[in-house]
Amino acid sequence: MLKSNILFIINPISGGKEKHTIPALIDVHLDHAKFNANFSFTSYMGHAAELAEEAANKNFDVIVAVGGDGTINEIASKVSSLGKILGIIPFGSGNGLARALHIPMNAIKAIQIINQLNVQRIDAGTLNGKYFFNMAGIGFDARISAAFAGNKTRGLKGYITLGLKEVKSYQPEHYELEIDGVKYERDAFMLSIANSTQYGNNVHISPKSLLGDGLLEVCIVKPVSLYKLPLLAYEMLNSKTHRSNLVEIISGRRISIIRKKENSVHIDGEPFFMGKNIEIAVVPGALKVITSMK
Ligand SMILES: Nc1ncnc2c1ncn2[C@@H]1O[C@H](COP(=O)(O)OP(=O)(O)OP(=O)(O)O)[C@@H](O)[C@H]1O
Repeated sequence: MLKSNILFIINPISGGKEKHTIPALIDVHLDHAKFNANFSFTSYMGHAAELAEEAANKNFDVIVAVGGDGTINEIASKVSSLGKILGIIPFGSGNGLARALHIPMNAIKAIQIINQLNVQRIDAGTLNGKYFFNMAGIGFDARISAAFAGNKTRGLKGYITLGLKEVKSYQPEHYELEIDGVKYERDAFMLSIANSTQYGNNVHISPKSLLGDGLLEVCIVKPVSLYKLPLLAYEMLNSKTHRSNLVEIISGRRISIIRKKENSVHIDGEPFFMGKNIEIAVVPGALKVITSMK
């Protein structure tokens, strides 16, 4: 059998977890009859994309993100356009896409999934031309992602501490939306554009989303008073938001959003500053990714 060349791109800061021993762990558990392995560590934001592009243009067939959704986004954006295969060893703070793909959070089990080389195609989305694979958002979640980027505490604890601090001062905004030709006007706490069901950490904003259905879900979280936030949190943690009075969910392929002022957006949890007009589209089957056999 011809071996596949596989590159593991390791983000040393993601999830706030130490990763020096990861190459040795992978060496022990990887199926060396199937793969020739190489390893790279990222040194700065954007480095994973550079390393992935270089590897895809050489003779690497599989490129594995060892990190969270931000690392996956950088690598998957290159891998999908260059027709290669993405693998994931989850080491992020939220690990939204890995959880949606049922990839185990345990590194050894995730390596065993890579050994099976079961490849599935999933959709991507684009937001003003940038790819996302898990979730993009505008409003409160974009505010959190911008604050989290400069935060020292990563992991779930980092998100919760920040969320509680920021929610007290956050004001809902007014949005004009067009989803597959139908116009809507809404005041919202946030607009989350879902390819998968969850942000990460099993916080499910869009329980009915499917990664390969050719659709995105626009999740409009209504302006919520502070005393209703525990209910919203309960509904998200128990996959009930599709039946909630606090969230409206509309599926679509092409989505335009106009907001009152330029501000942050997030793309797979990474913040970007953008203008008032946001154009979103689904790219069906854009990414080949290794998943667990299901
Ligand atoms: N050596 C480095 N030093 C600082 N930042 C880095 C380095 N390598 C990569 N990065 C950046 O780290 C950021 C966070 O990575 P990632 O999103 O994978 O982890 P996370 O935010 O902890 O997890 P999640 O997205 O699952 O919540 C990304 O924006 C990435 O570009």
